[in-house]
Amino acid sequence: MTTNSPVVVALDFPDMQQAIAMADQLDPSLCRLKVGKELYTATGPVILEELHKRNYEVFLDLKFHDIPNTCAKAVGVAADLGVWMVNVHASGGQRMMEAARNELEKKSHQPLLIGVTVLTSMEQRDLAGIGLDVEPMKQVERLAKLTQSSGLDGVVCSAREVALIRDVCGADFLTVTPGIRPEGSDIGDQKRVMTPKQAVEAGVHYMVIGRPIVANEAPLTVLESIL
Ligand SMILES: O=C(O)c1cc(=O)[nH]c(=O)n1[C@@H]1O[C@H](COP(=O)(O)O)[C@@H](O)[C@H]1O
Repeated sequence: MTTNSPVVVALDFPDMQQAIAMADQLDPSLCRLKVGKELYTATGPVILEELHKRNYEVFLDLKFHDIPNTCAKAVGVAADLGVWMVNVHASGGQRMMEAARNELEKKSHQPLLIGVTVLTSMEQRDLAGIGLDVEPMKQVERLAKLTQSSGLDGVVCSAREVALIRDVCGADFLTVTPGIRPEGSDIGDQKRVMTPKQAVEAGVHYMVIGRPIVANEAPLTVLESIL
């Protein structure tokens, strides 16, 4: 099922049973689902089959970051699994991203290919810790340009950087933003956050939201109130 909802719910669970229980409480006409490292490591590709059977479009968030050949082949396998979106770390560089793009060109089903810029859990001092003496905004801009020139469809960034990316890369270049926190909800390990309303006003294409929805006793109600 294709939905025009901007919300992608992060199914961050340690096993199939909990993930499916959550999917069954949500609605594929109101959101897409994201399968990340925790769940995929626990279940392997069978979780994708189960979610596709339930009519969900799935963002496979494994953030590939490797030598060009390895990264490209992994992205190719993700395409064969029928996912809607897949991502790589933009800091893997242009040759890695171009190899991934080229691999997808060979596929009959081509997921959206997205580059992760600077994780929303990072702030300036975290970048300094890995030797990058630069503000997050500047690093996101640099990696967004590199991602676009490598032929990818868009970037993962925080909603705070979306206005800038629209200026620099154009409004059609997709922005996928985690670090979304409804007013009053716990920020947890995220650093560069915005509310859903601020994110929409900034022009975000897709908002990734995990704990504020999946850790709530009434996930569908929270999703509906966000929408
Ligand atoms: O690629 C991602 O989805 C991602 C990138 C990023 O920079 N920050 C980030 O939080 N994420 C993912 O987005 C989700 C956010 O979940 P919550 O913080 O629970 O809303 C998690 O599954 C993260 O793995």
